[in-house]
Amino acid sequence: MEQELLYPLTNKCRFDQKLDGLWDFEFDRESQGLADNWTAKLPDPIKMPVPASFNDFFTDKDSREYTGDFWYAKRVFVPGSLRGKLIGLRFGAATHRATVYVNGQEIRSHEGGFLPFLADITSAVKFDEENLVVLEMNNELHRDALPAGDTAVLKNGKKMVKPFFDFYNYSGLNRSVHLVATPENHVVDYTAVSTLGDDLATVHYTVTTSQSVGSVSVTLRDKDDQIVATSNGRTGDLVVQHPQLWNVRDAHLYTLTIQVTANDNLIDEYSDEIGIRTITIAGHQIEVNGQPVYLKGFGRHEDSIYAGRAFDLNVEKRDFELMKWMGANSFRTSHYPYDEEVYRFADREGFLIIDEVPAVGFKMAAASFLGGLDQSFFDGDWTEELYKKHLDQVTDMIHRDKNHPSVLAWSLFNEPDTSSKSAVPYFEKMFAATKALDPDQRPRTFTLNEDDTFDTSYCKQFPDFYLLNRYPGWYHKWGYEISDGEAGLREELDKWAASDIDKPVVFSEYGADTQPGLHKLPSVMWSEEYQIELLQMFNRVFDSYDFIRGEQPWNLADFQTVEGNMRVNGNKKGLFTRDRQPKEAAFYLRHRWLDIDNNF
Ligand SMILES: CCCN1C[C@@H](O)[C@H](O)[C@@H](C(=O)O)C1
Repeated sequence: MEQELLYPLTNKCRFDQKLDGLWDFEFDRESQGLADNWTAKLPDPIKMPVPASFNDFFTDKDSREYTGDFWYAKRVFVPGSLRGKLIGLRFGAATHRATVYVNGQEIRSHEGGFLPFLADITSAVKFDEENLVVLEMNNELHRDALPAGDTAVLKNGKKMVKPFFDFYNYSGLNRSVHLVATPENHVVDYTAVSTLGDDLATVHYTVTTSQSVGSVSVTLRDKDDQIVATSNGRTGDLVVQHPQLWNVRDAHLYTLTIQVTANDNLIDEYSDEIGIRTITIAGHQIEVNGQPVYLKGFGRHEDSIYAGRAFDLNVEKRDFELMKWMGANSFRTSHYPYDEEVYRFADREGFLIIDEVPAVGFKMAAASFLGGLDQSFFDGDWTEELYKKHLDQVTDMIHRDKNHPSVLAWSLFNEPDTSSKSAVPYFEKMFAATKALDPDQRPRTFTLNEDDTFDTSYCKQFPDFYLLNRYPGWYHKWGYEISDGEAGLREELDKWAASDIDKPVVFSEYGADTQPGLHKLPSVMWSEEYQIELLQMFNRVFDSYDFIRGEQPWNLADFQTVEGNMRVNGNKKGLFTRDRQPKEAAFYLRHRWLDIDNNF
């Protein structure tokens, strides 16, 4: 669990320099790098872009599919002007695990390929010199790690991942690395939680500093840089008269500035943009500022051509333009926390985010989908170690993202095996352990898979609202049989309707693989016509039940997966192609969504 996850910035007190660009890179096929002193020098490196997944740059399959240890290295100049400050390297994501060395000194390790971590290198750094930064990394999958999978050893001795999930195991330094410097006495963390009054709002804040000395003052400024509230102390209330509330697709942000002073000297300053809003679940309604919202959006992936799972500002900009064009207002960070810039986009654009940890593949049936076993996942002897990592990553996700107004809810699992009673103790522990992590107490949920229905799931008691992944028309009752698929879906939803459950239901996955340009009259599966017919079927169903409060088809765009006889160079369920051009269904769904008010 990380102590420091604040987003880096440069100001009078702080220094932040992105280390994007070409790093030295080398596969360590024999896992001998440490023994052979690679912490001092990579023997025969190539150049590798950062941020980027290494996989798709290569032209040979052994390199693209490489599984095991690999190393990065870069010489980093640290200016003498930073003397007296804490010097750190902040990694946006190192997938899936890394150990950091500076000038040959081991600094720290980190497990979890989708969340940031800070390496304090103060003790190892040389000022006004180049410093050798080296990372030893590994991208193997294991059942006791997130995301879940296996790593096989082929007869030729090469390793190969067997994901229990349907996205490619893109690996590397997928997000930016920052050289950062902060004062020894600095802001470590803050929280800001809003409550609304009659034409006023109260932002209750807390500030954590690395040292107890020094005074803290907090200022809130509006978009015109006018001070609207101030307060002193490491905890307090900022009372805002006539607040401009953050709303869905009508975002208003304020700048919160924290200053630490001692003897009238400014010691540290940290600023961030926050939104004043509340999130509540009221019966079967999801409410923002007490107003019902209807979620229109997507399951997504951080995925694009060339750099794999790397965060790419250009792709993110295009994706938001596409989602706004569609009339969308939300998305799920399927199936892992995304780069921090994504949440800042959503804060500015007024999108709601269901923030998901990579607790994906916790289901042997998913493995059997890719050749695994058929036992219940939570009966495995790996669950104790898995739980520790799972809780660690939920904790860091909430710690990192808790101050974003765009974050609506936390998804603690994607499609876990809840149709076995052995899941219940694990869920009881996880939901109890995470209840108090979010100062804003946002709803917590997880997605229910096809096999985890109203009748078969033993874990319906846990989520604050339900996310249903349902695939009639594709994985079963497909093609001309889709009418039976609709009937089966309605039968299940009739049971939800007849039950005493009064919580919102959001459809978080449904869709059809579609080859762009494939047309057939009448339709066949994989044709653009069929993708529309399938969406029309689901929309008929959604419009029949008032407790369905959101629709997020799978997926915004086509994305890369492992090879398989069910994948045509990746997953093609996108409403847009992988290079972000619309399929026919995008125009159909846009027409529907532009007619549905965000507060419907
Ligand atoms: C059947 C598993 C549910 N869902 C998970 C998602 O990650 C996959 O990409 C999607 C699909 O198979 O298209 C299905």
